[in-house]
Amino acid sequence: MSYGTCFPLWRAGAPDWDAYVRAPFVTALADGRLPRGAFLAYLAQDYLFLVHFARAWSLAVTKAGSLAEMRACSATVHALLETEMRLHLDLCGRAGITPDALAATAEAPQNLAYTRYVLEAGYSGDFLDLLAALAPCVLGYGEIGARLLAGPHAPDYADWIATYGGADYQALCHGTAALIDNAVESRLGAGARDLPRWTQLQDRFSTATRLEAQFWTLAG
Ligand SMILES: Cc1ncc(CN)c(N)n1
Repeated sequence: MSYGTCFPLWRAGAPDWDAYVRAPFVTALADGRLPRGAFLAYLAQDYLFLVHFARAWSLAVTKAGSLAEMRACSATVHALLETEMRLHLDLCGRAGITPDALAATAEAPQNLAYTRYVLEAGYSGDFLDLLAALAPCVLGYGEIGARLLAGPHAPDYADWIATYGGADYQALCHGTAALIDNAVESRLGAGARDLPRWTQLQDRFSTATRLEAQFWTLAG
């Protein structure tokens, strides 16, 4: 699965990309060997993660340079709050975990490190810094979801796979890739990848990818 023009280049330049999208957690999720407890522990952490990611995309609304960029970022905030978090609430609710219990979960260090890194990229950097730090999250799960949905997978975690591999999430990925491509070209021009600024953006993307790979380890 490929999204846009910048993403495949950043992806190829990120040393931890395979460790992220082909983590043992992902393989176990696909073949159903992942213990239910580990999945629920991950979901609780991921719920907190999504709260911070919705904040980070909200920050992107304020850093955007045009109405079109603001609309694209606010659509992602809406998708996080109203669609993706609903998956977590539904799956945890079926296991007897209430929204209050989810909100009261103590954040794991991997979660703190990743979410605060992305927020800091937005606070200290510009719109491109923030997008480069946000991209591995959106597009990595799109890639994982599409691959697992297209291949053989056990029924145990089919809802999760269908959410990230499904049409709505895939459309979000293509929209995010277009947002990134247009934002890079309008600010840096067609020769963006030859500029020193490109290296800084690659660095943001690579660090966020490393933190994504570490995120899978928080559920034991
Ligand atoms: C840690 C993580 N990364 C990415 C996604 C997909 N939005 C997620 N739910 N959680």
